[in-house]
Amino acid sequence: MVKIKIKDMCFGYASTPILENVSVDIYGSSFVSIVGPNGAGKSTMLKCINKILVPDSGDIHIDGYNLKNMKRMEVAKNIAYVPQSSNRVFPTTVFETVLMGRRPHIGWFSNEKDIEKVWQVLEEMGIEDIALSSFDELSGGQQQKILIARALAQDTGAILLDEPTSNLDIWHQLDVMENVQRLVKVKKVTAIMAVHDLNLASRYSDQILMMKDGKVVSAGTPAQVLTTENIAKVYEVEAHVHNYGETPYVMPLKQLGMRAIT
Ligand SMILES: Nc1ncnc2c1ncn2[C@@H]1O[C@H](COP(=O)(O)OP(=O)(O)OP(=O)(O)O)[C@@H](O)[C@H]1O
Repeated sequence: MVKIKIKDMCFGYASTPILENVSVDIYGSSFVSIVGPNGAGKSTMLKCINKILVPDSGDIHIDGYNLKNMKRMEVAKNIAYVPQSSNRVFPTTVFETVLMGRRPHIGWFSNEKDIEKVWQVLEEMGIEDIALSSFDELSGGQQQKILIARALAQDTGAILLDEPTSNLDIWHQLDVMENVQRLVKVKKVTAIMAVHDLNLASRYSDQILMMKDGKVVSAGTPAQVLTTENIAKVYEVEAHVHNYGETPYVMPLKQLGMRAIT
């Protein structure tokens, strides 16, 4: 479990400002979803929390330590990162790919404990049968699962996931969400996930951050954030929101205006 405190964070690519004065507190083991339109800054925010990108101003504290004073390897011992799926090529077996997750702890040399950890993660995710398959020959859904397993092998208190359900069928979407939820509930890990599907975010998250144009527009429980007003303001879409207890179900109805392609 890792506490993440972001205060007045700003970030821009070259001279273009992207994130503007983002302040967020994430305490304890919780499942946090970041939602928002294309280009809102979700991936950029995850990359700043993981020190892949360095904010121009503001502070990020991880368990009280300022990220500015932490080396990348130290960050990797606390926070694992599952990047947005791409056509990445790993000319390795599934086992070797997951073993890469141990690198922040072991450098290049693995020992018996690392091998055990990898088998444990493969078993927990039900993918031990494909341990010796070549990563490149797996389907997109299977590859996504292996990338999550690689992050789990890192054995960190927090995990960041960038749209891990995109390109997955509904069975695999639920599988990813259930695995992350188990991690949060059983292993007390803090999970932060960028996700487009508002209903997956609603059902599984403890907290949702809704972003637009590099700012957090709304933060709170799914019922607090997923309102017709917020959806209209942020997505320019009229939606019907039906509340099943504390879990809103969002049905998008129609676009409210023209939007530039972002
Ligand atoms: N490497 C880069 N160089 C310059 N601009 C970038 C770079 N990466 C992202 N951007 C810009 O930063 C803004 C935020 O992008 P980001 O990928 O963080 O958004 P996002 O909310 O994750 O979007 P999506 O939902 O489409 O993945 C966009 O305007 C994007 O064009």
